[in-house]
Amino acid sequence: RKMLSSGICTSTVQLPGKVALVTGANTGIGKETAKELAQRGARVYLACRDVQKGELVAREIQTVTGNEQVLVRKLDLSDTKSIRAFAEGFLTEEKHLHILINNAGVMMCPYSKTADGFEMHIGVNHLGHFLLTHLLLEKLKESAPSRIVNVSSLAHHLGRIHFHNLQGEKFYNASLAYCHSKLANILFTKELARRLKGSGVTAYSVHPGTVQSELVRHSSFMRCMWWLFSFCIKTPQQGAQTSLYCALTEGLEILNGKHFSDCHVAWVSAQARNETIARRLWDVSCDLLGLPMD
Ligand SMILES: NC(=O)C1=CN([C@@H]2O[C@H](COP(=O)(O)OP(=O)(O)OC[C@H]3O[C@@H](n4cnc5c(N)ncnc54)[C@H](OP(=O)(O)O)[C@@H]3O)[C@@H](O)[C@H]2O)C=CC1
Ligand SMILES: CC1=C(/C=C/C(C)=C/C=C/C(C)=C/C=O)C(C)(C)CCC1
Repeated sequence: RKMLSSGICTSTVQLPGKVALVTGANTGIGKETAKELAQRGARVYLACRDVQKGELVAREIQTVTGNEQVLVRKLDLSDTKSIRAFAEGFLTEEKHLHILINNAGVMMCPYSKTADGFEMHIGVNHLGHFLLTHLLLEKLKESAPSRIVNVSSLAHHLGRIHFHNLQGEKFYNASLAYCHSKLANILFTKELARRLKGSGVTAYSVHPGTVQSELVRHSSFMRCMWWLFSFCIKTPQQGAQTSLYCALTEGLEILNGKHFSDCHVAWVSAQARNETIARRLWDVSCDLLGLPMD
C-alpha cells in the first residue's frame, strides 16, 4: 500500500468564509474530499443524486469535524434538467463559490443513456460536469481566486475521442467508454484553463490513484480485484489527497490546466495534449448541451 499510496496534501491552508462544492460526495473519494474541506472550515455543499445518502454523510461530517456548514443538495448529472435546477438553486442561495470539485463518476456501466440521450459515461462524467461548470462559472469568477478540480484517471491513456461515435451507438465497450470519458475530463480541463487565463479561476485534472470505493460496482471482475488487492490499494482518504492538493496548495496557479497524480504534475497521453481535439470537444459539447459557442 505504501508503494501505491504516495502523495499527501501537506497544505495547512484553512478555509473559513470559503465555499466549496463537491459532486458525488456521499461516498468514496468525494466524501473524504468534502470531509477535509469541512475540517478546514469551508461551507461545503455535497451535490448528490441520492439526497438521503447525502444527508447521512453530512451528519457524519458535521459530527467528526464540528462544522455545521455541510449542506446537501440534489444533483443528478445524468439529467440536464436536474443540473440546471441545482445550479439555479445554488446561484440563488450562495454569494460565492471558491472551490468546485467535479468528482462524481460512473465506470463500466452496461450500455445505457442519460435522460437527454447521451451515453452514460460521456454523459455523466464529461457532459454533466461540463454543463455544471458552465452554469457556475460566473460565480467562480466573482469569487476569484477560485479553483476547479476535475477528477479524471490514469485510464485516460486508453481513451480516444471518436467524434463520429461519441454516444457509443456504432460500437460500445463499457471499459473503453469509461476511458474515453476520463480523457474528455483532461481535454475539458486544458481548454477551460486556456479560456480562463487572467480571470483568477484556475483548473486542474487529477488521477486519484487506484482507490477502494464503489466505482467498481458494475463489474464483478473489478470488484473481485479490488477485494483481493484491498490491502495495497489506496483508501478513499488517500485517494482524496491529489484533489485536495489541487484545491488548496498555494501558488499552484502557474500550473493552471495541468494534470496531477500523487500530488505531482503527471504525464498525459498524446490525445490529452492535443489542442485541436480539446477545442473541437469543447464546441461539440456546447452544441450537444445547447450552450453558446463563444
Ligand atoms: N476508485 C478509483 O480507483 C478511481 C477513481 N477515479 C475517479 O474518482 C472519482 C470518484 O470515484 P470513486 O469515489 O472511486 O467512486 P464511487 O463510486 O465510490 O463514487 C462515485 C460518486 O459519484 C456519484 N454519481 C454517480 N453517478 C452520478 C450521477 N448521475 N449524478 C450525481 N452523482 C453521481 C455516486 O453517487 P451514488 O452513490 O448515488 O451512486 C458517488 O457519490 C470518479 O470520477 C472516478 O472516475 C479515477 C481513477 C481511479
Ligand atoms: C494489476 C494490479 C492491480 C490492478 C490495477 C487496476 C486494474 C487499476 C485500475 C484502475 C482504474 C480502473 C482506475 C479508474 O479510473 C492492483 C489492484 C493495483 C494490484 C496490483 C496489480
